[in-house]
Amino acid sequence: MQLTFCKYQATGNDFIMVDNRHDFFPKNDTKTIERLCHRRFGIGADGLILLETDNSTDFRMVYYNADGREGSMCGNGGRCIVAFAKYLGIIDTHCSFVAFDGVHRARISGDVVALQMQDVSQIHVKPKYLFLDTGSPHHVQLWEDWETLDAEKEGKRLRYGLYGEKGSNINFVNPLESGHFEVRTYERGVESETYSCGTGVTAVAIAMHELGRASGSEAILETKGGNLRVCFTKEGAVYSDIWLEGPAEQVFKGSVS
Ligand SMILES: N[C@@H](CCC[C@H](N)C(=O)O)C(=O)O
Repeated sequence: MQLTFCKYQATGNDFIMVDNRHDFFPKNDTKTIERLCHRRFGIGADGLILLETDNSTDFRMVYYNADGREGSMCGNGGRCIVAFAKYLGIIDTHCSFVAFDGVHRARISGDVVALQMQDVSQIHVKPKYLFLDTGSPHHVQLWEDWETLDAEKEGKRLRYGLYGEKGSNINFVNPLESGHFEVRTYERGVESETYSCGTGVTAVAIAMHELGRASGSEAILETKGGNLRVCFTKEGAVYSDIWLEGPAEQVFKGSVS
């Protein structure tokens, strides 16, 4: 059986996209998903995303990390699946879909996708870092010596040393000016630094606002793969109306026999 795949990237975070509306994909086959994501023996990607039918929204998103195991919410992947849904003719310019952490709204204009993220109300502020969940768990830490940062080494150390087997994504932040930051992310389940992480930059934007480094209601996050914009409303202790915006593009369409 031939399976048709598309490959999308969103600021360098790349995903294999599968139209699984007929439910043919081997969802429980961890080894197959891991191999498809392998950058030498497979197509290569940070994750694999299934687009499936849903009774109450335009579609369902099922996300798998590169390790082949089902993951939590993927912000950049969420932006890519909206572009994929548009390509398949399922949606036009606006949509809603259900994912690991609930229903998301999104809009697409050209290759720019804006994705509404879930509200955030629990932010753990520690002496050297913050921890919050934006659909996936994120450690956010300001890093002084930016030029010598080994994000892979430091990220792995914290991911396993502080968060154990369950893990967390690890984000390092270099403030450029108020509301403008450089971000590097070590991603759980990819077990490597990725070019960007959507739930990660969302966590950074909120964490920096909590620290008073982003005075307005939006932030620009510079990642290895490009710039992302996060805007939000804060009322009391709750961050709501959170939107993650940036490019998402199809880079390949093919089949694997
Ligand atoms: N790159 C994703 C994050 C995907 C989930 C993460 N790897 C995890 O397991 O928590 C994003 O753009 O949010």
